[in-house]
Formats: sequence, structure tokens, C-alpha cells
Amino acid sequence: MNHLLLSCQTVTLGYEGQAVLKGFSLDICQGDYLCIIGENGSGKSTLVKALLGLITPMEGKLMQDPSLQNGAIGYLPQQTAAQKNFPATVMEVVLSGFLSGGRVRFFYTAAQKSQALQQLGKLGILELKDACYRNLSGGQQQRVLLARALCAAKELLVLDEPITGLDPAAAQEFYKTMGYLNQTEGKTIIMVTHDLTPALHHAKSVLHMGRKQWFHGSVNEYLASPLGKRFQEGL
Ligand SMILES: Nc1ncnc2c1ncn2[C@@H]1O[C@H](COP(=O)(O)OP(=O)(O)OP(=O)(O)O)[C@@H](O)[C@H]1O
Repeated sequence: MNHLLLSCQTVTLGYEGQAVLKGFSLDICQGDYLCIIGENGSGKSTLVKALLGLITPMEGKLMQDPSLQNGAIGYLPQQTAAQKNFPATVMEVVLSGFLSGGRVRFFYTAAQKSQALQQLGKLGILELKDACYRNLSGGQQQRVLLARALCAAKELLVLDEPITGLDPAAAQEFYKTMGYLNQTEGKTIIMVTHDLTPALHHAKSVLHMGRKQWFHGSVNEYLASPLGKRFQEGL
């Protein structure tokens, strides 16, 4: 069994005193590829933000392995309107992934620049490197943010609805990249998605969050469970 990277024990999460998730427990081990699915508003993004330490639990305990500190996490948040108008070049946005270590830098190393270019190449948008981010299409912006997250993801990659805006070919390429990162490079992946069939095809485990019940287990256990049975046919 691989070591524990993230753990929450009977946590209550919410905003301004209002609980969204109550008494929730989850362990995520190194090497996992966890797909988080569930209804709108069930608390998927809230859970992800708590796992990343962006919001503090109202109750319970959250543990992050020390290997995740100093910027070893690549995070692709759900896009907001404000992010879409970010006034920077594509290369600047991608390189900013290296700032997640908490240190403020005014220059990047040659190795970081070359890695950023490599990620842009892998995602098929190298020719956009000098373009202004806010002038790109939604799908192009999503690829740029993905390249940024990949630059930061030394240990863990956390993706909140990463397929949004990608065309089918890009989505397929994206799942291939995730499979490679997980199986060959041993990176841990946590992905929130509504794109169920391909996600279940690639993931190792599933967290299904409903308003009244949750399921957490392997993909096969999920497909055999009352919550997951209805998705068996699509796979
Ligand atoms: N910053 C915030 N302040 C107050 N309430 C919030 C905030 N963010 C989310 N919520 C509320 O928390 C609940 C869960 O939201 P969350 O975004 O975690 O759900 P989700 O499962 O990710 O939804 P979706 O599938 O629509 O992205 C919702 O009722 C939402 O209105």
C-alpha cells in the first residue's frame, strides 16, 4: 500500500458558518487516480479546496503529507469570469505555475522555461506562447491553465472540471496525458468531473458525492454499487 498523501477525518466544511459537507472522511494515497463525481452543489469543489488547504474545516482534521508542501501540487481550478480576462501572455501564465512554492521570483530558470515550452507543446498550443491569454478561446485558455498546473505538479495534480471547453480530440489527448502521468511518472491525480464515461475508464477510484449519500471505492466496486450500477452500460 502506498503512503497516505491526504486525509480528512470527520470534517465539516462550509462557508460563513453554513455547512456544505458534514462528518466527511477520506484518505488519498500516493499513486491514486481519484475521480470525484456527483450532483451540482454537492460540495466537490469545496472538498478540493479543503484538501488543498485553501479553506479551513469548521470541524475535524485535515492532514497533508510533508511531500506536498513547497509547491508540489498542480491545481487547475474551475474557471471564473475574472480569470478569463487575465492580462498576461500565455508563457507568463504557464510559468506562474512555478511560483506555487510560495517564493516570489522575478525570473525563471532556463530549465523552468524549457519545461513550460514542453508542456505547451504537449498540449498543442506552442504557437500561442506569446499570445495574450485573454484573447484566447475558452478551450485554448483551458489548455494554458492545464500546462500551468502540469508545471507545478511534482507530486499531485488536482483538476476541477478540466475538460470544460476542450474539443473531443483535445479531451482524448488530455486523458492520455493523465494516464501517462499516473502510470509512468507515478503522479497522484484528483479530478472533479461531470464527464463520467471516460473518467471511469481511466481512474483507479471514485468518490461519488450525493446530497444524502457518498460512495468511495475502486471503479469496479463503484460500478457494482447501487449508485454506480446505472453507468455500467456506458463502459
Ligand atoms: N465561496 C462560497 N461562499 C459561500 N457558499 C459557497 C461558496 N462556494 C460554494 N458555495 C456553496 O457551497 C455549495 C457547494 O458548492 P461546490 O462548488 O462545492 O459544489 P460542486 O459539487 O463543486 O458543484 P458543481 O458541480 O456545480 O461545480 C453550494 O451550495 C454553493 O452555493
